[in-house]
Amino acid sequence: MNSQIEPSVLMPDVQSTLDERHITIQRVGIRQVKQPMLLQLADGSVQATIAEWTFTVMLPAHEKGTHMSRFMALLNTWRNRPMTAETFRAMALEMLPLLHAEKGDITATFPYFINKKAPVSGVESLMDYQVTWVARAQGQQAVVEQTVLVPVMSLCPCSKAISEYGAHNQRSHVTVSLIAEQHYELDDLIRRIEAQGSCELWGLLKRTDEKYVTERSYDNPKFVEDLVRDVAAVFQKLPGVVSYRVEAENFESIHNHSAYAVVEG
Ligand SMILES: Nc1nc2c(ncn2[C@@H]2O[C@H](COP(=O)(O)OP(=O)(O)OP(=O)(O)O)[C@@H](O)[C@H]2O)c(=O)[nH]1
Repeated sequence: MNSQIEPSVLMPDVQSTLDERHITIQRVGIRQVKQPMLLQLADGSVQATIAEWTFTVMLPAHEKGTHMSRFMALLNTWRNRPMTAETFRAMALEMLPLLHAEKGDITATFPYFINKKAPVSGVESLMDYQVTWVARAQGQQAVVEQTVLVPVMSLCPCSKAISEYGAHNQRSHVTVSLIAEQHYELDDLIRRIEAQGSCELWGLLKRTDEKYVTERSYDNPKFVEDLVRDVAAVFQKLPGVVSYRVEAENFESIHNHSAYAVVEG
C-alpha cells in the first residue's frame, strides 16, 4: 500500500451511494449530544453552561446517507466561540453547505443563570432557567426561535375568595417560545415573564424576604388562565414579534395533577 494515500480514501463510502427507494428524509442527524457551551451576554461577560444539542438536515431521495461525522465537526469548530441567538443562526447557515443540504435545523437546550437580589434583604443568589434555541435554516435564510421556561409562584384567586384565611399556592412553570424580527436578550424575556406571576422566585431568601413573597403573592392572585393571558398581553405588544406561544403549568398544591393553559399568537 502507498503510505502517502489517506487510508479513508481506500475505504468504501456506503453513505455516498445512490438510493433507489425514492423517499426523501425530512430530518436525519444526531441528537442527545451534550457539550460545554459559552454564552455571550449583553454586558460583555461570558457564561459557561452545558447544552444538549440536536442537528438534522433534509436528505434528498437519491442519497443513501448523510455525512454524519460533520455535525460533530461543526460543533467542534464552534465550541470555544461565545454564542448569542444571532451566532446560533449563523451556525445553522454554516451547516447547510457543510452537509450539502438545502434545509436543516439545530436545537440547543441549556440552563441559563441570572444572579438575583432578594427583594428585601438584597442577598444575591443564582436562579436557573431552561432555555431552548431552535434555528431552522433553508437556503440563505435561518430563523431562530427562543424558548424560556420561567418558574414563578401562583396563588389561587378562588381559594383566597372563599377562605377565611390563607389561599393555596404553588410553583408554576411559564414557558414562552418567541420568534421575533429583532433580538431580545434572555434576561429581558425572563424579567417580563417573571413580572406576571403572583410573585417571582429567588434562589436564596431570608425571613424578611419570605414575608414579602408570602404577602406579595396573596395581594396578586392568579389562575393559570390569568398567567397565560397576562404574559400573552406582554408579548403581543413587543415590537417585531412574528409569533409567540405561552404555556403555563401550575403544579397544584391541592391536587396531584397540574392546571394547564396555552395561548398562541
Ligand atoms: N449516514 C450514516 N452514517 C452513520 C450511521 N451510523 C454510523 N454512521 C457512521 O458515521 C461515520 C461518519 O460518517 P461520514 O461523515 O460520512 O464520514 P466520512 O465519510 O469519514 O466523512 P466525510 O468524507 O466528511 O463525509 C461513518 O463511519 C458512518 O458509517 C448512520 O445511521 N447513518
